[in-house]
Amino acid sequence: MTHAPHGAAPLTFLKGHGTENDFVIVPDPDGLLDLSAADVARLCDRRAGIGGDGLLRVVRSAAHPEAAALADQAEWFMDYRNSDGSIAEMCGNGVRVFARYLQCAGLADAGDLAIATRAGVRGVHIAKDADDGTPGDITVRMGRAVFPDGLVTVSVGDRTWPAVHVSMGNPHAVAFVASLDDAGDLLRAPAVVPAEAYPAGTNVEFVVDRGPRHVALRVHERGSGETRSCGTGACAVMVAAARRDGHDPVHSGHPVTYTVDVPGGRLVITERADGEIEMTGPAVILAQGTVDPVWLSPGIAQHRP
Ligand SMILES: N[C@@H](CCC[C@H](N)C(=O)O)C(=O)O
Repeated sequence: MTHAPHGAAPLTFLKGHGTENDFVIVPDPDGLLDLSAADVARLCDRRAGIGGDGLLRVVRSAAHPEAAALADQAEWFMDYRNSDGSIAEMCGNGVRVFARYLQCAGLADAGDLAIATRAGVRGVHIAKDADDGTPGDITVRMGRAVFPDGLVTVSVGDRTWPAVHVSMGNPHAVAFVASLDDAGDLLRAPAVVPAEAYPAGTNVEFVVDRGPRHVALRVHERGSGETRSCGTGACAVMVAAARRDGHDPVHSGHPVTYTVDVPGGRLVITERADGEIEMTGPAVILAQGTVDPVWLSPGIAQHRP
């Protein structure tokens, strides 16, 4: 039964994941919701809430102050939040799940579309469903990787590894290790030195080789803890592995493709000769429902129509 104080409407949500990086999806086309960090953390709580590694608010770009300038390039803006309520610039798995939501809601068709994010506009391609109805994979043009200057190290317990500093719009520290078990339980964020390299914190990836142009990772995400996948992290790992292996498509003129296994599945990532990184993987919407407004902060209810 739904209680509705002050006539507040229940909050509609959906649940989805991409390689088991899972999200609470909140459609808010006209940008009417005031979602505080505490609201997001409550919705993402796995025991007292819906549960998710993050939250995707679906807002028309024209209705969001951070995206209004992009409205002529992308109708929809992905307002991404980590599960602790913090804001991040970009979420690679989130973009695929966001696109799948638009498709399921009849707001986009299979084929090409553009989605605005805090890291800029991302081109997306939704492949057609297979004959047996399996949803087609989704490819996202993730932009170019940036390698900020300076050496960084990552430590877990008394072990320390050199790491590659990569920006995919959001920050990453990529450490090549002998075994994914070396990362320990990842309950706490690994120590990264120097801290000044990442003034807003960082995501940390631990990587092992599986074969030629095939790696596997575990990740500790800033603001979410260990997750079963991280799309931007997989791209950061791919470019770090490619450089280590002597591949630089911008210089050679030859694209290179890596398979990146994550605990929740597999992503295929290509760095093109123009430096653009393309990530392909699955995206699933699995449930929808409403949240009792009694449980929401007054801030959400107040801003609803
Ligand atoms: N899971 C995401 C990354 C989400 C943001 C990250 N935690 C950050 O704070 O930068 C992905 O798939 O890229």
